[in-house]
Amino acid sequence: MASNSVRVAAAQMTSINDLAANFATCSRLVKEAVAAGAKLVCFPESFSFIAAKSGESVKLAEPLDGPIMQRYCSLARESGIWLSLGGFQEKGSDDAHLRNTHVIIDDSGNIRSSYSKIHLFDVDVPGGRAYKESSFTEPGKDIVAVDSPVGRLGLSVCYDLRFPELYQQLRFQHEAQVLLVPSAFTTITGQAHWEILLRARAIETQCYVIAAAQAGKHNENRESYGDTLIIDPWGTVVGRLPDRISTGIAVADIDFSLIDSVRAKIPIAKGRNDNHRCRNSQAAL
Ligand SMILES: O=C(O)CNC(=O)[C@H](CS)NC(=O)CCC(=O)C(=O)O
Repeated sequence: MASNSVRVAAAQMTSINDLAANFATCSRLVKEAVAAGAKLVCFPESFSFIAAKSGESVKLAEPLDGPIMQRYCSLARESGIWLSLGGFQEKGSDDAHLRNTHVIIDDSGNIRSSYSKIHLFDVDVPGGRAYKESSFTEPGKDIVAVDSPVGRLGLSVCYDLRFPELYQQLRFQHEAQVLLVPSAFTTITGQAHWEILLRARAIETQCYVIAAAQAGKHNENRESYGDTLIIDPWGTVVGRLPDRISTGIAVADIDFSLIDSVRAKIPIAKGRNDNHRCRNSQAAL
């Protein structure tokens, strides 16, 4: 490992409607990540629970200082590793709604930051079923980035991936170096779009992208496209867990000098400013 780099892990799992079983899986994967030398391990959307029946998630939603998140804070502290927990069912402002919240916990077990999913999955999947996440979920309003030992993290969740302006803001306004995209993509849309969208976000922001994925069959009606990816700022896939591996971790090194050199050689931050000048000078003519 180069001196200017630090190791991260991304977990793939098949969460079910059993909090204890999912916590046991997460604990096991955290141990693997620690053994591999990772400073941060990223878990997918709905790591702690995936409902089998409608209404189950809202009923079990808790505030971030509730017992479910407390257990994960203890896990981080006892293991001495940072956690990215993508897509926790956080209690909303009324009993009918939750927030789909991505939580960052440091290696002392403190919640450092949280981001609630802005773009909700109200989609009629071609050849699949229809989803209406907004029927039980309140959208977030704030864009969130936070410093960590593996660089400045830009937070997002799953369907946010299809809205590139969020990632542009994370890079150019919030100075993110590593974009996190915890997900539970559908099999149909995942096969068609997942890797392409993730690599595009990495290339156009010159950030690392870490996308932990749910994989396989959660229950009778629900299946996810597992293909956990870690992508470098040049767009190269540097870590992967293919769909057929239901549970495990992918590991890669975040190389800060690569971020700097890609950004220096292809200066798109400067290009954006030049563009503005160009438009302004035309307007002045
Ligand atoms: O409801 C839960 O338990 C957790 N939430 C999800 O799984 C969400 C909303 S239903 N799924 C997505 O955003 C899939 C996006 C996707 O597949 C795409 O953009 O193509």
